[in-house]
Amino acid sequence: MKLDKIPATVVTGFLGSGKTTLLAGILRRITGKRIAVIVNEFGEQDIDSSLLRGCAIGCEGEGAVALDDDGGIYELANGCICCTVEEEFLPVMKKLVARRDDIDHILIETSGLALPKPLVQAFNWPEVRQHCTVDAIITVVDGPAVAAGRYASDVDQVEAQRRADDSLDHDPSLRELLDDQLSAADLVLVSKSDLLTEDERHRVEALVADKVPESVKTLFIDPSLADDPARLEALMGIGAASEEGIDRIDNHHDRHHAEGAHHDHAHDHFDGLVIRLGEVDAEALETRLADLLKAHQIYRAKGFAAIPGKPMRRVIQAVGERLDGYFDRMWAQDEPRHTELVIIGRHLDREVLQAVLADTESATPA
Ligand SMILES: Nc1nc2c(ncn2[C@@H]2O[C@H](COP(=O)(O)OP(=O)(O)OP(=O)(O)O)[C@@H](O)[C@H]2O)c(=O)[nH]1
Repeated sequence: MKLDKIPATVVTGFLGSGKTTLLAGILRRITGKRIAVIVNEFGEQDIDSSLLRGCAIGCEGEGAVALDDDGGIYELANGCICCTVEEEFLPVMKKLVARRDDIDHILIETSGLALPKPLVQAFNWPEVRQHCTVDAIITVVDGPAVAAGRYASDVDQVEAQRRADDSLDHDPSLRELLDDQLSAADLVLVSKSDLLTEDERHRVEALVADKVPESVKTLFIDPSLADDPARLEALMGIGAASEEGIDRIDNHHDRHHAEGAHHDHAHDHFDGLVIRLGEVDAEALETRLADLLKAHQIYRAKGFAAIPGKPMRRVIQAVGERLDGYFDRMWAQDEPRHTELVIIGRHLDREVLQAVLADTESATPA
């Protein structure tokens, strides 16, 4: 019988900042720990848990010990976790509490558009508090996006940028969301530092320092973290008991309500849709998608493609206008070979996106 509380690490941060990459590194490299994972996606289709499932149960010789056949991964894909705590998160936590003797650690990835506070508050509910504690809230910040002006706090600068371009980054509800995610942090990880110049790195450091107290450490990370078990392990033993300091976390949404103003969550301003296709020409798909990223207000696209004659599935990842593709695993024998892309952005026209991407389907039906 376990006497200590199970530590839970909450990983938050904006769309595409690198949360799943961090979780995948932990699941691959931390040996011997039985880790339960809760993944929350904005859209109806959960791509992240599919990527993570491969890490939890597909690694040979090392990696976290799978809790059960599906790797102990729980998907919460019915909207941002901040609005579904009671219906979605709590029942999963109750299940995990019932299995507490089999679990060493819980990892929770919030959707990129979720406010972290309601989730952390749930750790103060008696049935959770008795057995679990929040080891740390880790806020992942996209270094290049911050360097490009996402956290601009100077009002004139923001207004000038808004006039100059109508990009998503200058949406006030989005800035509030980013501030709320940072105010929750026990640790800030600035991701993609491999893509930052020295000068950008200093700028990002100063901007983050402006938003978090001195006691909150900021670390710059890059893809090498995923291969460094010692550093990954250190992220899982912070001991912050964040639920006890819940009042320090900002939640602009609550504040606006208290002031009697109507105010939506940032995720109310975003559309999420899923495009499903058969087998596609990889090059054509990536070229068309790159064009769509430029022409539409798409913030994030991710998913898998089935390529004729290729035994492996191709992962497609896009953040802003940056697009990556790589093969991650073999298609299972009984698995339908199909292509599935989640697209998140604003004012998205499903018919247009579907038509453009459907044009890349290969002539032979999948
Ligand atoms: N160059 C570089 N790319 C990175 C790094 N971390 C993540 N990425 C890439 O950024 C993209 C998004 O990473 P994810 O880990 O899926 O981001 P996320 O925060 O889980 O995304 P959402 O769940 O959609 O909000 C992927 O293409 C990653 O390979 C990094 O340190 N350096």
